[in-house]
Formats: sequence, structure tokens, C-alpha cells
Amino acid sequence: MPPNSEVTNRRSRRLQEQDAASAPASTKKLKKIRLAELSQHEVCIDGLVYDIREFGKVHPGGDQVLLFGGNDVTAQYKMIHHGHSSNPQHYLSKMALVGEVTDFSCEYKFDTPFEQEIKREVFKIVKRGREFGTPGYLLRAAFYVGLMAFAQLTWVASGSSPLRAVLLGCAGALIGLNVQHDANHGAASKRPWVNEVLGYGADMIGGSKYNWIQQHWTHHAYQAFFFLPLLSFYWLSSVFNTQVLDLNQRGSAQIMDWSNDYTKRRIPVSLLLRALYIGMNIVNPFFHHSPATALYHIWIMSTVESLFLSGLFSLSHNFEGADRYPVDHFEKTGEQVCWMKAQVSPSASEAAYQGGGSMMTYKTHLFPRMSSAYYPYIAPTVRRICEKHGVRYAWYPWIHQNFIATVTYMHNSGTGGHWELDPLSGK
Ligand code: HEM
Repeated sequence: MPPNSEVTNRRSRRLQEQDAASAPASTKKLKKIRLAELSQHEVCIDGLVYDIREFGKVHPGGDQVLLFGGNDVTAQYKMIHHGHSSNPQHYLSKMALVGEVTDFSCEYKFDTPFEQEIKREVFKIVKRGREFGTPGYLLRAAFYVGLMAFAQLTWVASGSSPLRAVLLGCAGALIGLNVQHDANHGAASKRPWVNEVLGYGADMIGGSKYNWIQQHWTHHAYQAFFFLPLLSFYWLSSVFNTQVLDLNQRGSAQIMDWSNDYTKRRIPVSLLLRALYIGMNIVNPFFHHSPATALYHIWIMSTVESLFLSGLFSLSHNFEGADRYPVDHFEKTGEQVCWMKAQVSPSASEAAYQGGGSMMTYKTHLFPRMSSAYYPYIAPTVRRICEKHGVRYAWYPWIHQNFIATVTYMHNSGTGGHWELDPLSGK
């Protein structure tokens, strides 16, 4: 998804302007650098610089951690590892501390009473270390993979048809929502290789695993800035997205620098998978039908997949009263914003869960490395704690309620009805 460039530019400007006078005294002997000077093997967390070259070989989540090299990953690191706040030094000491950043700043406050209570209560329901895909989830995933394989094989071997187009479109969307999403969150399984393999589901439906991860972890860390669903153009903008050529997701590149060797090594496999996708799904129909019929079938398949996927994206992030910019308070006052509250305010909805496991947005945003199988079980607890802390929790038990809130939101966007300033006069 393309980001709101004005907002992200504002953020990076703000970061550049900050001065980290707050560096811990014990780190005085470490090298001092600016954020822009991080090497591709280094990450910054809370203003400290860690070399992750060796750590990449032993990281329990797999070597994918190297994808983040060269960046400030404070928000990403904290949100991905729900358990580390209890004993941060224990975990951080697994990485080689090499320096400190002089221009570090973070708009978020972590480990707030709200965050602590949600974690405490949720981990009474889900055992820590067992938050990955349940046998039920894996069975469901196997079904969706089987459906996709069947839909793809019949499309290729027997030729496309309107019915097969609908089947392939639906199967692709279900892979996107239920399989690759959990896998690329590192939540489908405790075994990194299972997540690694299932994550390629993104490439099987016309996208790119690595571009998706780049966009998605940035969306999670700064979520409200990164959600503009493209509705029926979703498929077109994925399949013909040239960002697969260098695996550098331009939208998130305004915040993150993805150009490192780890990423570059993934380019050949991503290109191969994209060529395979185009061969099977776009070129193949022309061998079976006239050009007009082939295009008609491709249009049905792509529209079904796009509307299925982006319809749910829209429902879960765009609704009446959604807070599009939860770090506004930080911008205006310099006071950090509770990260977990910022995750709740721009997300909805229970309803979208009906169409796709990962779309129960609060939960995927609060616990990104928890399997979507658990979301319905933790939902009442999260809701209760939000109510207790006065955090707005947009809850739509029925999909039509969510739909009405989304249409109202879009109407207001069109008319400028919920703009802070008059869109024409700017006053
Ligand atoms: C943002 C960059 C990341 C950094 C700096 C980082 C760092 C760490 C550290 C220091 C640990 C503790 C290691 C230990 O106890 O031996 C850890 C554990 C772990 N990481 Fe990461 N990680 C990152 C991204 C990821 C990603 C993207 C995933 C999966 C999607 C992931 C999955 C895990 C898992 C499953 C564990 C073990 C369970 C836990 O401690 O929560 N990490 N990581």
C-alpha cells in the first residue's frame, strides 16, 4: 500500500530534528553515530546500536531479522516480542551492543499500565511460548493450500473458465488472509522454516513475500499512516508492481531502508515466482481461448481476489471515527503516545474476522506474533480492558454494521466531512 507521504515525511523530519540527550551514561564508550549512519548489519533499539550479523544465525524467529538491518527497529522489535518487556536486558544482551544513536527519538511509550494489563490478562488465556498456530489453524491452512493447489492446477491444465476464475480468486484471497498473513507475522508456527515456506503464499497470489513484509511491519509500527486499500485495482497493482525488481517497497522506504544484502539475495527467487505466476495465470489462458475470452477470465479472477481482499482491509481499518493519526499528540506536544492505545484507535473490527482470520485487527495489531486462531478467545478480555482504560474500541459484531461504518467513513473522506480543517480553504 502506498503510505501517506505527507505524514511519513513529517515523521522523518521530526526524527531528524530530535536530539537524544537521554543516552544512558553506561554507554559512553560506545561509538556514537546518527541514525542515517547505521550499517546494513546494525539495528537501533531505544537509541542503542546492535550488530546483528552473528545474531541472525541464532535468532529464534529465523534469519529474517537481517531484513531489518540498517534501521531503527524500536517499535517493530517491541511489538513483535510480546514477552521481552518483562526482562529487556536479558533478551537484548543476545545481540552485540556496538554503539548509540545521537538523533534517536520515538513517538511511542511502551510498557504502559494499559499494555501491561492487556498482556497480563491475555497471557492467562494463551500460554506464553504457545501463541503460534494451533492444530486447528494448521488444518485450516492445509485446506486453503489444498484449495489453492486444486484451483491453480485446473486453471492451468484444463484452461480458464468463469467458474474457475471465481474459484481461483477466492482461493487466492483465502491464502492471503489466512495463510501467508499469519506466516509472515511469524505466527503460523514456532518453526521459522514453516513460516518461511507458507509466507511464499504471498507470491502465489500475485504479490511478493518480501515487499509484503516490508510494507506490513511498517504498517504495524505506524499503522494509521499506511492504509489506503486500492479495492479492485489491488491485484493489478500487485502483479505489475515493479518493486519486486529490487525488493524495495517504496512506500515504507520513506521510513525504513530496505537496501541490504539479505534483501538483495532474495531478488532472484522473488522474480522467479513472479514469472511463474504471470506464466500460469496471465499467459496460459491465451493458449486455451481467444484473447477476448482469456482477458475476460483473468478480469473475473483478479476482481474476485481484489474485492475479497481489499474489501476486508477496508472494513478493518477504515470506519467511522477511526483515528488516522494516533501520534498527533506527540507531534503537537512532544509527549510520547502509548503504543498499544495507538494500535487500537485506528483499527476495527470483529466482523471482518468472518471473512478472514487475520482481519480481526485489534488482535493482530496488539499481538502480531500470535496466531489468528486465538483472536476470538482473547477478544472479550481486550474489549473489557479497553473499556476500563477509556480506549475507544470500535466493535462491530455483524459485518453489515462494519460495512455501514466504512461507507460513512468513505463518504466523509469524499466530502471532507471529518477533516480537521476545511479542505478547500485550509482553515
Ligand atoms: C525487528 C527486528 C528483530 C530483532 C532486533 C529481534 C530480536 C530478538 C531477540 C533479541 C530475541 C531473543 C532471543 C533469545 O531469547 O535467544 C528474539 C526472539 C524471537 N524473535 Fe525476534 N527480532 C526481530 C524480528 C523478529 C521477527 C520479524 C520475527 C518473526 C516474524 C521474530 C521472531 C522471534 C521469535 C519467535 C523469538 C523467540 C520468542 C520470543 O523471544 O518472543 N523476531 N528476537
